[in-house]
Amino acid sequence: MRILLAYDSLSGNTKMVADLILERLEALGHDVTAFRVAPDADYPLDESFDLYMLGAWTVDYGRTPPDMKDFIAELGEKPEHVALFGTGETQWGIENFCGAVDRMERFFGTDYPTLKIEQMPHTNADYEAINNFVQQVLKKRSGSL
Ligand SMILES: Cc1cc2nc3c(=O)[nH]c(=O)nc-3n(C[C@H](O)[C@H](O)[C@H](O)COP(=O)(O)O)c2cc1C
Repeated sequence: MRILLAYDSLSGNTKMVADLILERLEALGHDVTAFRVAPDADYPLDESFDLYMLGAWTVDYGRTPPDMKDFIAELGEKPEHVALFGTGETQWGIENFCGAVDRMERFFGTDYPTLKIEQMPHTNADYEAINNFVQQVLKKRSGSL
């Protein structure tokens, strides 16, 4: 499957999750285009992908960071198959924890599984959650082929 994996990461936590997702997807033989979003980047969006996996940290009480918002605007039409993940901190309020994931989920109107990790992935539960997320997302995408 051709998969686009794009993520926004300020201090590296979300990048760590994205790297683990990438490792898993490639181990399963998928063709993944992965990158960190950035201002003024020239994104490889000429062709469409079978699946879009987008990840972001959360800023300003539950909001999506600006570079990810810009990237989403560059996608143009909303893709049909979008799975979202992110990192955040519960100290910003449980209702705001990984709010970007919730906001992007509402924006895309997707019912793919989501993944939320507190800060950087480091526990067995985190690694398990990441593997389960990848498995569940791929299963759902395969079911709709
Ligand atoms: C200014 C600022 C605002 C933040 N607001 C939230 C928030 O509302 N909700 C949340 O879950 N995390 C919030 N965080 C925490 C980050 O989202 C969290 O540390 C995340 O793991 C950072 O990811 P990164 O290392 O990929 O940049 C905030 C962090 C900063 C610096």
